Amino acid sequence: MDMKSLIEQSKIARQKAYVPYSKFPVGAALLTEDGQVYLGCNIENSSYGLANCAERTAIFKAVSEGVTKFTGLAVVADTDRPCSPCGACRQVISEFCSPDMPVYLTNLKGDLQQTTVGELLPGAFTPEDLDNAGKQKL
Ligand SMILES: O=c1ccn([C@H]2C[C@H](O)[C@@H](CO)O2)c(=O)[nH]1
Ligand SMILES: [Zn+2]
Repeated sequence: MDMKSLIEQSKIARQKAYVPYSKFPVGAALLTEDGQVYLGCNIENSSYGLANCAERTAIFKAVSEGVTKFTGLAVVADTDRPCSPCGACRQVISEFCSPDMPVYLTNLKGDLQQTTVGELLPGAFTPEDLDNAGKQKL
C-alpha cells in the first residue's frame, strides 16, 4: 500500500474515535510487513487519564493478534500543524517499529510531515537496555 492510501485509511479510522470529552478525534493506520492495515482511533473515558490514543490502539490491535512487524504509520487529526504523537505513543511506537520506519503525520487540510520513528523519539528506551542491565543489584 502506498503512502496516500495509508493516510486515507487513517482518516477512516478517525471516524470511529470515541471522544466525548476532548472532542478531538484522531486516526491512525498501521501498515504491516505483509501489507495488512490496522486502524486505530482514540478512545476516551469518563476517568480522563485512561484515554488511549489512536496510535496505541492500532499497535495494540495488531500485537494482540500476533502481528509485530510494521513498515509504516499514518496519523491524522484536524490540527493546524500535522498531528504530533504524544510521548507515551512515541515510546510504544519505538518498542515495535524500527528507527528508520516512516511515519506520516498529517492533518485534514492535507499537510504532511514525513518523519521516522527514530526522529520522533531519539534515544528511546529499548528492550536491549533491559537485557544489558545489571540484574538484582540494588
Ligand atoms: O497523537 C495523538 C494526540 C492526541 N490523541 C488523543 C488523546 C486524547 O483522546 C485526545 C486529546 O489529547 O487526543 C491521540 O489519539 N493521538
Ligand atoms: Zn499518544
